[in-house]
Amino acid sequence: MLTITISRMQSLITPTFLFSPMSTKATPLTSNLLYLASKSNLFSKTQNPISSLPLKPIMISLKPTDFRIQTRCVHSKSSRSTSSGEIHVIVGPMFSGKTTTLLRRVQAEINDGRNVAIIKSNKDDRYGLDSVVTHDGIKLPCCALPNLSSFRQKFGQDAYDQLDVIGIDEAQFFEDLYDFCHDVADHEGKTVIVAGLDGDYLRRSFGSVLNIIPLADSVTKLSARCEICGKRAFFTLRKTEETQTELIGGADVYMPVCRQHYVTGQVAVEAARMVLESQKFQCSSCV
Ligand SMILES: Nc1ncnc2c1ncn2[C@@H]1O[C@H](COP(=O)(O)OP(=O)(O)O)[C@@H](O)[C@H]1O
Ligand SMILES: Cc1cn([C@H]2C[C@H](O)[C@@H](COP(=O)(O)O)O2)c(=O)[nH]c1=O
Ligand SMILES: [Zn+2]
Repeated sequence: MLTITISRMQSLITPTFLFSPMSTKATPLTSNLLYLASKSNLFSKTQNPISSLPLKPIMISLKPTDFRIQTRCVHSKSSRSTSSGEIHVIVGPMFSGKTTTLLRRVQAEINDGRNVAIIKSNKDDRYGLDSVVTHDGIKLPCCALPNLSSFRQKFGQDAYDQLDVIGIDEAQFFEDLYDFCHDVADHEGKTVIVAGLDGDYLRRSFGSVLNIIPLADSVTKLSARCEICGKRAFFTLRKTEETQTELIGGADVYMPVCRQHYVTGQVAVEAARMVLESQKFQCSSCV
């Protein structure tokens, strides 16, 4: 059962069952990692909280290979640009563990001695702009940018040339995602690990995330837990009346839901939205 709350800019739906309470505790992995994790291995495998995180179920793995690339013995720009790059895509609804999976994979690359940088969209400023942070507070430093084409200059050409792996979070917000992944993997021999929403709150394709699937070595679709019934959740329900595609928010605005509760939830939200709309046209003395 869904409870409808009619209140502008407020959550329209209150879940009757919260599957997974959010921890408010931030767990920084390191204090001195700035964009580039060097081969000196800043993270100890034993100290890393990412490696002990529970894995979310993987629904689709088109190419179920280990994403880790073979160790390359040379790291010069020329060898990198002639070696084969890779693209790995992680999608799913909100709260499904996309960022957690991205950070875990990035950590594995660092442990293998590769140079890694993480980029996120500067549109998502929920946790500040200097870190990628999961819903349960795990974080790694990142570079927050308006677009991916500005990354090379912002990062510095020399440092960029040393990069083996680029992680991208909130990929749905990058309009130049396709061109960037294409260039970096095909022509620069780097590995790109992309995490983002495949669908928006109306289950429409979101940004360019689905466009890069034909370019990808692997695609992993994660599921969350439906906040209403606890079953696997593949969709993100927006609980508020806003209708723009891009609306930054967390559990205050969105909830992961199964198919059944997406459909009933949408009906409830739409009904609440219509009540709010009709109230807009009422004379203030009649209300
Ligand atoms: N409704 C929820 N509200 C807040 N946190 C949640 C909720 N459901 C799950 N979580 C937590 O969020 C974690 C996943 O966070 P994250 O990796 O940031 O997901 P994503 O990037 O897919 O949004 C889960 O492991 C769980 O601990
Ligand atoms: C469904 C949906 C989401 N967003 C926003 C909300 C958040 O800021 C991010 C997704 O973050 P997460 O790491 O996947 O939890 O995207 C949006 O703008 N529009 C939508 O329809
Ligand atoms: Zn459900």
